[in-house]
Amino acid sequence: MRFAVLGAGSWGTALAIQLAQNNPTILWGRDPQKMASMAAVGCNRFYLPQHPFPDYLSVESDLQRAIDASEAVLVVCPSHAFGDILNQIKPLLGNRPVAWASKGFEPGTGRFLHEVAADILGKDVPTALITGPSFAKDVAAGKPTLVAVASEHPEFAQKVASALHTDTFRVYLSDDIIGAELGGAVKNVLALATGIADGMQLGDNTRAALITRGMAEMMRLGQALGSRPETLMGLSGLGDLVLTSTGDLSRNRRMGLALGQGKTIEQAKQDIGQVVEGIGTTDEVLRLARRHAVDMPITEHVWKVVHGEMTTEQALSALMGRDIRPEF
Ligand SMILES: NC(=O)C1=CN([C@@H]2O[C@H](COP(=O)(O)OP(=O)(O)OC[C@H]3O[C@@H](n4cnc5c(N)ncnc54)[C@H](OP(=O)(O)O)[C@@H]3O)[C@@H](O)[C@H]2O)C=CC1
Ligand SMILES: O=C(CO)COP(=O)(O)O
Repeated sequence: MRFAVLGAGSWGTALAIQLAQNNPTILWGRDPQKMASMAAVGCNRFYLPQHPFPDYLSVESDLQRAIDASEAVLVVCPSHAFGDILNQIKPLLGNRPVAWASKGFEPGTGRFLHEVAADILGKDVPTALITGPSFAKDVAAGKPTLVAVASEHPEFAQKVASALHTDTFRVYLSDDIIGAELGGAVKNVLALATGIADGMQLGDNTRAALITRGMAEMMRLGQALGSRPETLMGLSGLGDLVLTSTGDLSRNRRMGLALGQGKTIEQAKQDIGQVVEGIGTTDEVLRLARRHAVDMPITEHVWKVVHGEMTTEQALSALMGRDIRPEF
């Protein structure tokens, strides 16, 4: 299946490089100058400079042309732009199916991206999402990676999986869309938490505690929202949580490290220079937790730090000062 990948940041580029190993692939980006420069030098020098484009990868800045030349669309923009992009492509799609690999929620509403997609595209368009522990740089470098494709449309899910599958990239299938999206979003908030702790040099015990109790928060919210526990224990949840809480390629972890070292969010954003989904996702996870009366103390304290209501030291002492209670 021939994909148009919409979003020429690090993840869109890495997925386009991956797809182009099996099929001709088009990488669309919104900035014509950047796309022309990528075409001229044969790599994405802005986001993944070390990884040359394979022969079957072409770049495009005209949305209509990118979609016309494809059989399916893969959206890989930051979650805050997801609704906008779907509105733009809706009249251009024809009967093409749509996948996405963005992680997060619609800002301001706490709606999952699959809810946004169903609302904008309608229920008849086959959709699927790609998630799991997958740093763009490692995928582009061909390091062995396993992801999950979640969909209610088994035929399309199988086609997405086959289009991506190579001897270094393996895809598992799932029909638990809520679990897959929830895991990929909540882990970004928890990567901020573990990053903050590591930035404060709190040590390995603290990091392990945050991952484990963070996982408990994710499972509680998942139960309230109707996801399956095994999805959250799988690649989409625990897998991605371990990756981003411990791997220094994670932008969310790096943001946390900076906050733990006393830098401001603005300073850290500038240093990182790429999307840090966890900052906005913290608002939406907390919104969902409150709506469903789910206790998420780590998330709540990350929110307080991000919004300047507590210092990192105050958040630590509030979390450590909670009453004795059963573990489960
Ligand atoms: N990087 C990774 O390893 C992974 C990322 N993801 C997820 O993928 C999504 C994209 O992240 P990633 O590629 O890493 O982000 P980057 O920061 O690397 O790139 C963001 C890209 O999105 C583009 N963009 C920003 N706003 C808009 C908009 N309004 N309309 C169209 N394009 C827009 C930017 O364009 P411009 O350059 O013109 O500003 C840029 O090409 C996120 O949800 C992230 O969580 C998931 C798994 C792995
Ligand atoms: O989602 C990711 C890897 O699976 C990327 O994580 P960051 O957005 O924290 O870099």
